[in-house]
Amino acid sequence: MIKHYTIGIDYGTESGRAVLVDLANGEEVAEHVTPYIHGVIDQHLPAGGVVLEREWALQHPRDYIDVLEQSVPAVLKEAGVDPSQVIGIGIDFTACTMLPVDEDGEPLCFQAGFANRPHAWVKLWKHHAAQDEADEINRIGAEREEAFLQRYGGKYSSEWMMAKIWQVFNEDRDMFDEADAFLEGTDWVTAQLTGTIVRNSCTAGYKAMWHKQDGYPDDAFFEALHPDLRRLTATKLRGEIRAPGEAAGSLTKEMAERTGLLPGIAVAVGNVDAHVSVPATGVVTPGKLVMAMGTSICHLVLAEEEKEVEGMCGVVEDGIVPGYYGYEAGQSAVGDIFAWFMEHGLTSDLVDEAKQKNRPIHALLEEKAAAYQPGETGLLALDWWNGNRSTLVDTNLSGIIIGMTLQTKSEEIYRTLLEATAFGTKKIVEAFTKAGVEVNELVACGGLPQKNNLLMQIFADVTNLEIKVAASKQTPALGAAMYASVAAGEAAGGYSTIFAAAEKMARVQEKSYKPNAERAQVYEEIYKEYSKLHDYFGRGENDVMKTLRSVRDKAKGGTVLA
Ligand SMILES: Nc1ncnc2c1ncn2[C@@H]1O[C@H](COP(=O)(O)OP(=O)(O)O)[C@@H](O)[C@H]1O
Ligand SMILES: O=C(CO)[C@H](O)[C@H](O)COP(=O)(O)O
Repeated sequence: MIKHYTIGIDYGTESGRAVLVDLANGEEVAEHVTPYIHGVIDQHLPAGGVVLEREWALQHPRDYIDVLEQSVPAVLKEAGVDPSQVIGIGIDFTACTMLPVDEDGEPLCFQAGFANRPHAWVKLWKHHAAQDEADEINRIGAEREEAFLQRYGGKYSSEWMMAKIWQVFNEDRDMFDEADAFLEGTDWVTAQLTGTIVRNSCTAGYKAMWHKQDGYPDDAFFEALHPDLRRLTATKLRGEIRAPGEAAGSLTKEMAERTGLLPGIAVAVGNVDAHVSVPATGVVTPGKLVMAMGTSICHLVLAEEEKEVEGMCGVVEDGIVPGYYGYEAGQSAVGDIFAWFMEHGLTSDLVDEAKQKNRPIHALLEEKAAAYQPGETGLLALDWWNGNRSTLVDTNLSGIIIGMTLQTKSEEIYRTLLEATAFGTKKIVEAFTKAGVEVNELVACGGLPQKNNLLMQIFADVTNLEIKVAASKQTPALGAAMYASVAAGEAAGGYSTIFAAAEKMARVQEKSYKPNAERAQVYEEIYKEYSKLHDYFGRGENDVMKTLRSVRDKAKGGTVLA
């Protein structure tokens, strides 16, 4: 019998990763990573010269094309399969990662005249410079009692589409006017494969205020933001919206030549890294919270009903798998906090010891931090190094460590940061369960579960929940490949539904992390203190974090918060 395969590509923050997957059993036959040459652009624009302000995070669309041209031929070659056996391709992306394009769908930053205009570039999900716009959206939305606000947990984030578009409008009106459309990165890359722009309901719903029954908010809402924004959704956000699992089109002849695939194969509708991971861990029913753990964490859970959950990122009908309401919440920095610590928090003796022992510093720190019992460091941190995405939805909050003494060691701080991220997740689990969205089990995927056992055990102890771990090392890419198999359909050798694909292609590891009752009890005590700090600094009782930020910006001559 002829074997059939699909290719899934996961567009992450630093790189794009392709996997070629056997549809019979989900085996990842080959994988290839293409790092983005330009990485995250947060200092100055690629052509040099223009220096970016704080909180900016851009990307170069050329890097996305490199992934197609390098990783697709590489997986085909490594697997040694005939291209005729590959029946579909699908991608997932970080989100909201968005860009302005011209009438031909070309990114504005590709035009020589606009290369020095920051607003012509791709704004990455963690671009946090649109907080003023988000605050205004929330104020006006609340005043007008807009229905979308409740679907975003009461607050729309500065990371999402409308805040980012409004920032372009406010700060570079020319670029706003030049833009024929604003697209999610996932839709732009998918359009490169098919030659036509099709939007996806996942990013439209979770990031751009779109609702399956009601569509976008009325023109009157956008008019209330600014009269010239009145027709925004009918103009720069126009376009057909299709659900995950549908085909966006088929592969063009040109892209077939550039990738080594056959023209005409199915191209799945674009998707989001975290959301596409859910069926790839085998989760297609309510009650299991999937954590996509990497630079950040996205938390996703399915439910039969639409509920209001404090500070969630969004709830979208059919947003994750058809037939369920998909809920998303998140922490804006997790692995990134540990990366910060590696860069700025290490003592020279630790660096020397790692060198001497020829061990990665993370591994050495993990070993040292694992020697402590919960509470033994005497430290507690708030995990807001990149603001708070859920449940407070405020990118102007910042991190804090309490309990430092002259005896505090690097590894104690490291352990405290791991614990803080687990407390952040516990807050999110609590918000879901309080609102009546059931969470009985955690399922982890992404890079972190493969990198740090201590982190995973701390998450289990802090949440007091068992954590299963996805078997795939490239869960989002596997999910994208699964959706590609559904877009290709049963007749072509794929699957008729994502449920059928999940049954055959997804699995979790045998090993799971079980909570330890004693440790969980100590963490319960510390969590009470975390919650006090969380409310004190996060709910307006003490706005010191915002005051300091304002003073800092004034001192640097940047934007001052109102
Ligand atoms: N041993 C480790 N322990 C904890 N965090 C780690 C370790 N090694 C790398 N990291 C963090 O993992 C993150 C990358 O996660 P990964 O899932 O691979 O990427 P992405 O989020 O871009 O998909 C980085 O933020 C990095 O700091
Ligand atoms: O918000 C998102 C999904 O809704 C982002 O895609 C996500 O936070 C980026 O994650 P990472 O870099 O950790 O893969």
